[in-house]
Amino acid sequence: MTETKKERNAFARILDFAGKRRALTFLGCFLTGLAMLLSMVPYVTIWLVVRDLIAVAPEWERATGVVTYGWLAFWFSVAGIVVYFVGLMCTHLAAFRIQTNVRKECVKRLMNAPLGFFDTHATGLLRRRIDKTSGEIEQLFAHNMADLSGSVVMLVSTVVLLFVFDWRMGASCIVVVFASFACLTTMMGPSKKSLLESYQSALDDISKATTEYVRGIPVVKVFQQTVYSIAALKKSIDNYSMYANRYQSDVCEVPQSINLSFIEAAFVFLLPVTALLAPSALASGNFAQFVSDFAFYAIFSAIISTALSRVMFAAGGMMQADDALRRIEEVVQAPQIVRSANPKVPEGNRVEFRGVSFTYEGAAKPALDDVSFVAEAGSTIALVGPSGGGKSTAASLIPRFWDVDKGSVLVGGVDVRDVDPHVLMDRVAFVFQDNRLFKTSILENVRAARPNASCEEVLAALSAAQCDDILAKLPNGMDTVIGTKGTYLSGGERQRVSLARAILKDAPIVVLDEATAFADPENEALIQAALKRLTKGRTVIMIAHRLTTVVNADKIVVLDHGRVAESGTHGELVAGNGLYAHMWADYQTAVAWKITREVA
Ligand SMILES: Nc1ncnc2c1ncn2[C@@H]1O[C@H](COP(=O)(O)OP(=O)(O)OP(=O)(O)O)[C@@H](O)[C@H]1O
Repeated sequence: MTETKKERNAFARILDFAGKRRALTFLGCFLTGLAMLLSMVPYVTIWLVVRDLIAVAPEWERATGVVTYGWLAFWFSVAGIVVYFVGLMCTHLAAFRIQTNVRKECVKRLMNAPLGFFDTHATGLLRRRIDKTSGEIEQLFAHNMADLSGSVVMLVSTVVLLFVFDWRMGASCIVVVFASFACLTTMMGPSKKSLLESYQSALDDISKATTEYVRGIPVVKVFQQTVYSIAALKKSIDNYSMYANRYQSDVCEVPQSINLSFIEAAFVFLLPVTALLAPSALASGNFAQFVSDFAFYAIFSAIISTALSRVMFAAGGMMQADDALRRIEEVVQAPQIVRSANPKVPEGNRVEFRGVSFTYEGAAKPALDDVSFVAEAGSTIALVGPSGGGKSTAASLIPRFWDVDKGSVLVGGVDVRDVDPHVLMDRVAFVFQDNRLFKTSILENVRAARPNASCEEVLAALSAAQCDDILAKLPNGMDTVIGTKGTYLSGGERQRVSLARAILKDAPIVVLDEATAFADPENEALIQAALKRLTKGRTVIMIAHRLTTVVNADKIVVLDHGRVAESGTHGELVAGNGLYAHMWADYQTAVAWKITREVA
C-alpha cells in the first residue's frame, strides 16, 4: 500500500518538472484517446458496407450508401491521424520540458551535493543515470503514456461495441481479453518488477566493474594479475547474463508468447459460438442479419487483437519507465548541503573542532569520535596517525564535504553549517591527495580557482608554485592542454599545478591532504618551496605521512581509531613517549635504513 503511494508520488513528482506544460501531458493523452476512437470509425464503416451488401445481394447497385461510407472512412482516418499527431505534439512538448528540467535539476542537485557524496556514488554511474534515464523518462511521457491511454480507450470502446448486437458472440471475443489480462498481470507482478530491478542493478554493476577494470589496467600489468583482475568483471558479466536470460524468458518470452497466442486466437473463439448459433438464426429467417452481425464481430475481433497488443507493449514500456523514474529519483534526491537561513560571517580564520563525531553511511564504527582541537589563525596544525585514524575525514569536514553527526566544526568562531557555502569555499582552499586536473590548458586549470583572474595573476601563481620549469618545457607554455599530444605531467608536477591553483585562490585557510604524496626527491624540494609560499600567513591544516614535513608545525594532533590520542609540538610529543614518539622512532629507523642502503 505504502509502496504504491510512494510510486505514484515518484510519477507525480517527475510530472511536476513539466511546469506550465503539465496540462499538455493530459491533453496529449486525451487527444490520443480521441484519435483512437476516430480511427475505429473506418472499421465500423467497413462493417456497414458489408451489412448493406449482404442486405441487397445480389442486386449490388442498390447499395447506394457505399460511397458515403467510403468518404466517411477516409475523413475519419484523416481526422484520427491529425488528432493523434497533435496529441503526440502535446506529449512531446511536455516530455521535452520534463527531460530538460530533470537534467537541470540533477545537475543542480549534484552541484549542491556534499563532495563526499561522490565518494560513494561513482560519477560514471551518475552520468549514465542522467543520460539514459532522462531519455527513458522522455519516452515515458512522450510515447508510453499516450500509447497506453489510446490503447485503453480503444480496448474499452471495442469491448462496449461488442455487446451492441449479439452478447453471445461478444462474450466469445471477450474471453480473450480476460486471458490476456491474466498474462499481463503475470508479466507485471511484483516478482517481475523485482526481477527488472535486479536486471537494471546488474547492468549498473557491469558498468562500474568495467570502469574499475580499465582504471586498474596499469596495476594489472605491473603485477601480472591478468587472471585474478578480470574475476570481478567476469562475475558482474555472469551476473548480468543470468538476469538478462531470466528477464528475457520470464518477462518477455513466455508471457508475451502466451499473450500473443491469445490475441491471435481471438477470431478462433468466435467461430465455434457462431456455428452453435447459426441453426437458430436460419430457423428464424434472420440469417442475413446474422451474417452481417458475424461480419461485425469478425472485424472487431481483429481490432481487439490490435488493442490488446498495444496495451501489452505500452504496459511493458510503462514498467521499464517506472523503474527509470525510481533511478533518476535517487539523483534528484541526492543529499544537499543545507544552507542556513541566517548565514553568519566568520570572524578571523581560527579553525576549531568541538566534540566532533562522524560515521560514514553504513559504517559500523565512527570515523571520528568526540574529536576536539584548535588551529589558531595563522598557525600550522598537522594531523598525523596510523592509517585509518581519521585524518582525511577530519580534513574533509572543514569545507563541508560531509556534515558532522555530533559536535561542530567552527571557522572564525562560526559553525561551518551556519556559513554561506560560497563564503566557506572562498575561505578554504583544499589540496587533494589525488589531484584532479581538467583536460584543458594549464591556464584554465589554475584559473578554475578564480575565474576572473588575469593571465598575469595566473602566471604569478604558477611561478610561486615553482612551475616555471614545467611551463618552459611545454610547447605552448601555460596554454598547453594537459593530456594531449604527449603533454603529460608527472604526479609531482600535477601537484605543483594544483598548488598554483590554491595560491591563486588566496584563501586564508588551507587544507593539505598528503600534499607531497606523489613527489620524487627533486619534486619534493620544489613542492616544499611552493607550500611555503602557499601557507605563509595562513591557517594551515595538513595531513602528512612523512613526519619530517610536520616537525615544524605549531601543533601536531595524533588521531588514532577516530580519537585524539595526543597533541602538542614535535618536541613535546617526542618527550611524551606516546604514539607519536613511536611513530617518529620508526620513521627515523626507516630513513636511516634507506640512507644506509643508498650509500652501500
Ligand atoms: N567513504 C567512506 N565510506 C565509509 N568509510 C570510510 C570512507 N572513507 C573512509 N572511511 C573509513 O573511515 C575511517 C577513517 O578513514 P580516513 O580516510 O579518514 O583515515 P586516514 O587517517 O586519513 O587514513 P590514511 O592515512 O590511510 O589516508 C577508516 O576506517 C576508513 O575505512
